[in-house]
Amino acid sequence: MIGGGSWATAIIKMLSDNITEKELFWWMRNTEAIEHIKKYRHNPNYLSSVEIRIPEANISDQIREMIASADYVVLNVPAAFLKETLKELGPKDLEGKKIVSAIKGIVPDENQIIGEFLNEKFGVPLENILVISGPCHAEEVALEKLSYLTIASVSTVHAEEFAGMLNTRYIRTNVSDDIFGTEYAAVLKNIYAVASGICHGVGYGDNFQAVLISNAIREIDRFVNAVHPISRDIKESAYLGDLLVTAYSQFSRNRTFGNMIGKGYTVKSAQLEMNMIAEGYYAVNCMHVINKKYKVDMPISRAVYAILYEKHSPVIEMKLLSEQLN
Ligand SMILES: NC(=O)C1=CN([C@@H]2O[C@H](COP(=O)(O)OP(=O)(O)OC[C@H]3O[C@@H](n4cnc5c(N)ncnc54)[C@H](OP(=O)(O)O)[C@@H]3O)[C@@H](O)[C@H]2O)C=CC1
Ligand SMILES: O=C(CO)COP(=O)(O)O
Repeated sequence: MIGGGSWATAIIKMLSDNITEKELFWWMRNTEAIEHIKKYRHNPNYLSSVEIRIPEANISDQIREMIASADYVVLNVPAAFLKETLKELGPKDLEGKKIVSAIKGIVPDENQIIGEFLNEKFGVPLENILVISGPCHAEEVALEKLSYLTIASVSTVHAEEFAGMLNTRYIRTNVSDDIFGTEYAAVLKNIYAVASGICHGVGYGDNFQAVLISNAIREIDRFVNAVHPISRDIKESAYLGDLLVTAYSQFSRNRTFGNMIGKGYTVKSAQLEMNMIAEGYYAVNCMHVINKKYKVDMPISRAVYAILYEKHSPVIEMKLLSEQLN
């Protein structure tokens, strides 16, 4: 597991509670947190109620050492920090390994989803790339609330093998071969959750929220079909389900961030107050660039971009947006 945040801690819990035999190795950058986990068996900063049952020697800030004997490498840092995290690694380090992206974001500057980035920059073959998606907040995993995940890969064998390592009393899994669609949908729903938070912050109610989200799923559908036109049901939980949970849940980082923006916080002060990362903030900038190629009609994404990057007023931008929705 590469990453020490909430989602990494939640997936470590699933993998530990699952009964398939396996050995876990965990890399994180924060050496104080590593010492704390070794001593007290809990991550001090994220999901601190979760008990960690990994041998001390298998938790380290030495990334090459941690991945050396792994068959599956789960990337689980916010996309904005992925390049920095992998900086000392090259294609040889990942050769022959299955790389699982638990990240719901786009690599800044490269403007690539994680699968494309791994394939292009590290030469990881598509059949060795997996994506964890679906509506699932780390906080609910810690509480063992029933949750469903979708494991996507062009290799059904790999997807099923990895899914088999996550299933527990509270986790159900299904597999998909739509790696591009699930990744893009997971990125986009973060932008719409930011929009949902902004609307709430400026004073719109549940009625408007429902219209916003019905338009958001159509935006996702249009975009993923433009990028990767295959037959898919956008109402499945990896697409619509993830949009709904992120747009409505009290646990959503993206919605919380948007809500603060709607209430008048600056981007900096909202980020400082959160201590967690809202991927939608970075993603909307990358999507703005990516969509110059595809030219998909995305009024909600455009409005969020205007508010966050062009400093437009949330009140005025949402008013203008409301006139385009139906
Ligand atoms: N949380 C959730 O419920 C879910 C999250 N995801 C996805 O998982 C991925 C990881 O997010 P999540 O676990 O939620 O993150 P959190 O918001 O819980 O934690 C933030 C993480 O980012 C790291 N970080 C912060 N600043 C920097 C920096 N400047 N350089 C390097 N690392 C930094 C933190 O490391 P440190 O502690 O050392 O500061 C920490 O690991 C994201 O793509 C997210 O969309 C997907 C599904 C569910
Ligand atoms: O992807 C998620 C839930 O499926 C997490 O969303 P947030 O980052 O907004 O909390």
